Amino acid sequence: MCGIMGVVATTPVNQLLYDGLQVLQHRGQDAAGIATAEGGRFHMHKGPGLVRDVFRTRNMRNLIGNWGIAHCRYPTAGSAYNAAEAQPFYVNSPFGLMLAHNGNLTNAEQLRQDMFLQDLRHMNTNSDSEVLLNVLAHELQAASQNRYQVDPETIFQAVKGVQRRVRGAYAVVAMIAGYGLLAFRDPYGIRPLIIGRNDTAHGPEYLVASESVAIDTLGFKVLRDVEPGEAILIDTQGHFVSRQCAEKTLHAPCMFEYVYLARPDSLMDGVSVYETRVKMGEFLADKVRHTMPHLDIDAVIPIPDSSRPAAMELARCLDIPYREGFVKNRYIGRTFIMPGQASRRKSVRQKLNAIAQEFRGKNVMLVDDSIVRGTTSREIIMMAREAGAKKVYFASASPPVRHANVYGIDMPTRSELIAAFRNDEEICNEIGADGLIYQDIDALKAAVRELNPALVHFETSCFDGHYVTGDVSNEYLEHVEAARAKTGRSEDDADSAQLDLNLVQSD
Ligand SMILES: O=P(O)(O)OC[C@H]1O[C@H](OP(=O)(O)OP(=O)(O)O)[C@H](O)[C@@H]1O
Ligand SMILES: NC(=O)CC[C@H](N)C(=O)O
Ligand SMILES: [Mg+2]
Repeated sequence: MCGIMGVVATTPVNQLLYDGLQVLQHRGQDAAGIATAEGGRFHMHKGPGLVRDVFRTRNMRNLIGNWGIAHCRYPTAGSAYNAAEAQPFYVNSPFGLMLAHNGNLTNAEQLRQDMFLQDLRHMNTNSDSEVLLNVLAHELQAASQNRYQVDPETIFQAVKGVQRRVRGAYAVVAMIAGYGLLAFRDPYGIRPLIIGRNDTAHGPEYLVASESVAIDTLGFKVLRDVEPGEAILIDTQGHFVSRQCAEKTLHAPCMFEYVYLARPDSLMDGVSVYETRVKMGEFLADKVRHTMPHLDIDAVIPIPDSSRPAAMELARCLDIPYREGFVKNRYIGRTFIMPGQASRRKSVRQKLNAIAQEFRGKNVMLVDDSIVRGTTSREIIMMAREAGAKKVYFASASPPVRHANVYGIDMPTRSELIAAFRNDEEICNEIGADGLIYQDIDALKAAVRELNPALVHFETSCFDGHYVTGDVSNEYLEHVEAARAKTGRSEDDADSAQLDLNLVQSD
């Protein structure tokens, strides 16, 4: 996943985009970029690192104009530390286009070939987002039939072309020079995208972002989610138009957004992410009650940050004290979205430290939102024991993660996933717990659906192996695994790149 944002305002947007990126930082810690426009010129600055490290005052000064887009990256395609893959991406023709993408295309390789052989387009990175931009450029070129002025009809036509050709997950913000902001979402609405509006004395301003938290904090009002398959256009004068561009849609938002990716204070598909996590806690408590009735637990302890709402509710429903047993170092980022297993493992220890008094002589139930590679759970259980816990039970607010994710979460190889080839008992042994309990998939779906019954389908492939877009075969998954092994984006490479980056940053 990544964080994306686009804005058309009545005053300069550089600070607004920077502040918004800070709020979306949890969606991507690898690279960041901002592009703005004024008087037919684009201005851009992007690079590897956290938002606060990428932008200096001198960069901000150059980002002039009242409209722009921004991106923070958590890579899924291409390589982790290639600065060239930071977004937004730019092509000069037709009109001049900038694009930022959240998601992952499942037919990027085919498209890359088509682009080269049929459309004679060169791509300079391994990023699927660059492919997506070039498809958009090609379709816009075709729809505009060499007219030098672009209008909404032509743009919608181009997005329809993109929807026809591109497979996978994509939430997109793009700038079209001479027109304004374009935003669209894939026909399944896998990755989130929401619109906000701010009425000023000089007219309305619009903001499109991955999560509503950006809209709230920047003083806009949430208007609505961008519909799956829908494209919206806001010209530089603030005129808003929208159109359904997909032939067929099936709303199936990514379940992992509710479980872990999104901030709890965000609203997605009309549902509070926080409330879904509380519900997950309630349903997990039901399962604990039924499957482990004789458990003797002194305290329920969350693994900060994401599991807190679920752990709190689980404790309340089981009538067991909820205690904070780990303190989080607020200066360490999210470990799951860090590339490289060694840096993730080290970061867990740097990030979380046990409060010994909360563990000494006690039976504890640790709660996390998910167990993916098992890095966090393994380390945390060891820490609880080192702190003197008698028994350590582990509960996961989501089911075992057994399958690769191909829609924008970096879980492409099954060999990395602790649950891929193990049953619950083996996983329990592997993480060193005295007991392990997982949420059921139906309970997880119910946790979100109870809050919005209109949400019938979900993208839950990492839990159940069902890929909503219908084009993900076993051959494709094996191909992705093999490509990952071959491109050398190995865990070790990512680790050393992380070190290099840190050295550069601390210079
Ligand atoms: O099994 P693993 O591979 O370790 O992945 C799962 C863990 O990673 C995430 O935490 P993270 O530290 O990324 O973020 P958080 O502070 O938002 O919980 C998630 O909340 C789990 O704790
Ligand atoms: N996680 C994402 O959404 C990443 C977007 C894009 N696939 C990239 O690798 O940069
Ligand atoms: Mg966590």
